[in-house]
Amino acid sequence: MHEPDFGVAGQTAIVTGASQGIGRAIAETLAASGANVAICSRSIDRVGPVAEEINAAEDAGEALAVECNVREREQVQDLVDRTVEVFGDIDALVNNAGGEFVAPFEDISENGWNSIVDLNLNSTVHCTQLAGEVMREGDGGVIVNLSSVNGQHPAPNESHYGASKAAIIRLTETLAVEWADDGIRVNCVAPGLIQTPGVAETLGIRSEQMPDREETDRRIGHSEEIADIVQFLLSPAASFMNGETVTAKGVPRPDNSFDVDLGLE
Ligand SMILES: CCC/C=C/C(=O)SCCNC(=O)CCNC(=O)[C@H](O)C(C)(C)COP(=O)([O-])OP(=O)([O-])OC[C@H]1O[C@@H](n2cnc3c(N)ncnc32)[C@H](O)[C@@H]1OP(=O)([O-])[O-]
Ligand SMILES: NC(=O)C1=CN([C@@H]2O[C@H](COP(=O)(O)OP(=O)(O)OC[C@H]3O[C@@H](n4cnc5c(N)ncnc54)[C@H](OP(=O)(O)O)[C@@H]3O)[C@@H](O)[C@H]2O)C=CC1
Repeated sequence: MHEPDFGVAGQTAIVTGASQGIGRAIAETLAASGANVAICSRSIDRVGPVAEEINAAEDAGEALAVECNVREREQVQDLVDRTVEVFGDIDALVNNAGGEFVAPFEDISENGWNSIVDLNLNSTVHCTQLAGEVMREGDGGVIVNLSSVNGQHPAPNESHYGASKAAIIRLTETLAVEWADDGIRVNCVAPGLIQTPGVAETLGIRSEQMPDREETDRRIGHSEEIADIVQFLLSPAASFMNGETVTAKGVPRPDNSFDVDLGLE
């Protein structure tokens, strides 16, 4: 009888932007399943405690926290080098760090546009090229990129974010073809709205407003629901998936409203 293998035990995974939100949930989920995780954020004071929590857990993989602004290529090189130094190899990369501000297209300055493209798209390029070099010289690996439903469908006031997240989908598809012979799978996750500290900050959604995960539809999602999909894509169970984008958005209302009051006009 065939038993599916959703495991990641023994893998070494880099997860960017793991001090909070989706990235933190991904790091905790992978570590709880026995993976070693190298996690980063712009502040060791924010990402360090996440690693401490993982390292204090029994039967979990180990965590290495690194202060790294993924917009800075030399800092990404340091993240990659330290990961190899501590864990010996890199099997998986999760390009999670990202963000946005909400503004009409005509009000976005050149610097504002560049900051979002840099944070979402160029940082993914830095991490993928530098960690990918280790994977390609070794036994291959698996890469998961975080796009967004806003990279698949238009959302007003998110032109910079949507363009950068759409580009991530095409980058995923292209690398899946280019690096297939190197034994590297590259896939993407496109979440709908997920309650995270970042979303609370930008949209004002508080965690106490959140419906339970058990409620099936017409709600905002939880970070763990994205982490579960990332683990699947990293696992042997997804061995025949390459270049795909998995959308996770529950069942939206026809008018795109949610079961919580977002406090938006
Ligand atoms: C369905 C999915 C929805 C959710 C998706 C998510 O991703 S949730 C994740 C949620 N989490 C997050 O989004 C994370 C929170 N945000 C951040 O990480 C950062 O603030 C940043 C990446 C937005 C900018 O980083 P930085 O270090 O480059 O910042 P900087 O201060 O140097 O500004 C650079 C330029 O941007 C301009 N500008 C900035 N804000 C606004 C604005 N509101 N309006 C107009 N413009 C704005 C600013 O004026 C400047 O241009 P200027 O004046 O020189 O021409
Ligand atoms: N939440 C949502 O509704 C959705 C989110 N997404 C995507 O999922 C990803 C995570 O989002 P979410 O968890 O909501 O975001 P949060 O803002 O809650 O968390 C972002 C994380 O990224 C880190 N980070 C931000 N900038 C950098 C940087 N330059 N270098 C390194 N780390 C950085 C932050 O750490 P620190 O501040 O300590 O540096 C933090 O750990 C993003 O790519 C986002 O676009 C996609 C669709 C929907």
